[in-house]
Amino acid sequence: MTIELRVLRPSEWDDWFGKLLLAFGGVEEPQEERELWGSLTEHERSIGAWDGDDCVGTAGAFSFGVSVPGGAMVPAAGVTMVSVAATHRRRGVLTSMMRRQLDDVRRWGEPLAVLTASEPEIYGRFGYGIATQQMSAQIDTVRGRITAPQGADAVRLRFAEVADVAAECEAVYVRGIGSRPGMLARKPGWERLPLLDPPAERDGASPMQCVVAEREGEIVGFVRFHNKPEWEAGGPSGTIRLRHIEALDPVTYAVLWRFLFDIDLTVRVVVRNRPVDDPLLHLVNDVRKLEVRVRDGLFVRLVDLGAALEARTYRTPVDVVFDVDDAFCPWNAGRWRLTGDSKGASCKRTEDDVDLALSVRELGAAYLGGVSLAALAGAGRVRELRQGALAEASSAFISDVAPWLPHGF
Ligand SMILES: CC(=O)SCCNC(=O)CCNC(=O)[C@H](O)C(C)(C)COP(=O)(O)OP(=O)(O)OC[C@H]1O[C@@H](n2cnc3c(N)ncnc32)[C@H](O)[C@@H]1OP(=O)(O)O
Repeated sequence: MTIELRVLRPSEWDDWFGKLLLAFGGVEEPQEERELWGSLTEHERSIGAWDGDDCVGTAGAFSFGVSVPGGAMVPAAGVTMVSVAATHRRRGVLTSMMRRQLDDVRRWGEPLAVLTASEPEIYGRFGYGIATQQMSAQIDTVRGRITAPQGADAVRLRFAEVADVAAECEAVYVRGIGSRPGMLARKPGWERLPLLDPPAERDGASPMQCVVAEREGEIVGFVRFHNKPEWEAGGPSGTIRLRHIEALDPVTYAVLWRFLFDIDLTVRVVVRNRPVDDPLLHLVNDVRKLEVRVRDGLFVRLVDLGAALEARTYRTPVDVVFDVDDAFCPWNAGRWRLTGDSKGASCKRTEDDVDLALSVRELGAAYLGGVSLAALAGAGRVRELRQGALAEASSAFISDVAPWLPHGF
């Protein structure tokens, strides 16, 4: 079997995307969604694997900037739409696409590649580490309560048409990007993603509703949600499915959550993706009523290790020599001296004695400040060769704000 890898031609997109859907089970996407992905696909950064005339593999890469500790936006390839036909699996097609793609990303000069995984086990072998987590919750809003915060009277809530306030809501969202590692700067067009609301995916719930929070007539926060009314013998038991909540200040945030808790005829709020340090955890009267679960979010792969580690800042001063194992991208392998603090950093090749030994996967996991090197050492994935180096590096890498990816791609 000879499989040819080549850059996607725009005329091949329909077939290519169809094969991707087939690999995910063959369910057609709603037209609105398909069109959006079609317009967002960067053909020149996407590859197809071909067995003769048959497309048997797909892999794309969006152009993103990733927010990192210190607030910089680091250019990154957003790896996406990865699939191999069921007829061609476990013969190395994915491996060959990952090889080609990481070489491309290096050539494009992007220090990072990032992705979200269909299954977390797939990408570690290619040097990706789990760098962010996301929290889901199924909140009992009958027994759970939020008290009105001081200053709540200055915030006015009103229903608005989703489309009418889309630009103002996007502006509120964008203002938060630099302050939380893991969030993405994206090209124009992506603002349409959170507005997708295909009827086929509502499962008996309402079309997306939007409530905006205003201070002196200006939008400072919003929620978008679906309401799914249900009735049981004992009375109403509706569900609010929260899609988005954003606010520019803590009082507005609390007011919006309080609104969600208080919607008549509903007994729960379900939310799929919030940061693990969401203030909600501290706003409720009883944290157990949130029924929280945590799972993997954004995977990070350092493609240009030196440039990536220099692009972020460090919470406390650090001066350590890493010995890095990177079999898949050998240009990163070997010894690097990282020196840095909250103002900047340098990461250069060195022959000095090693302080910490680890693979590029651990550095990817720790990169956004959400996973501690000490915790990875606890799992045997980082080895300390100079006493004190682990504590020094671990506290330097950690971020005060948990890194988070608010949406898929
Ligand atoms: C960023 C994203 O787009 S995530 C979406 C990923 N796509 C999907 O989940 C769609 C359904 N699945 C598929 O299309 C395919 O099974 C893929 C893409 C996951 C794997 O493609 P393949 O061509 O079979 O992978 P390949 O043969 O290169 O396997 C490489 C290695 O990964 C392992 N591997 C592959 N898939 C998986 C998996 N789902 N879970 C665990 N290990 C896996 C293989 O066993 C192999 O291991 P080895 O190197 O120790 O032998």
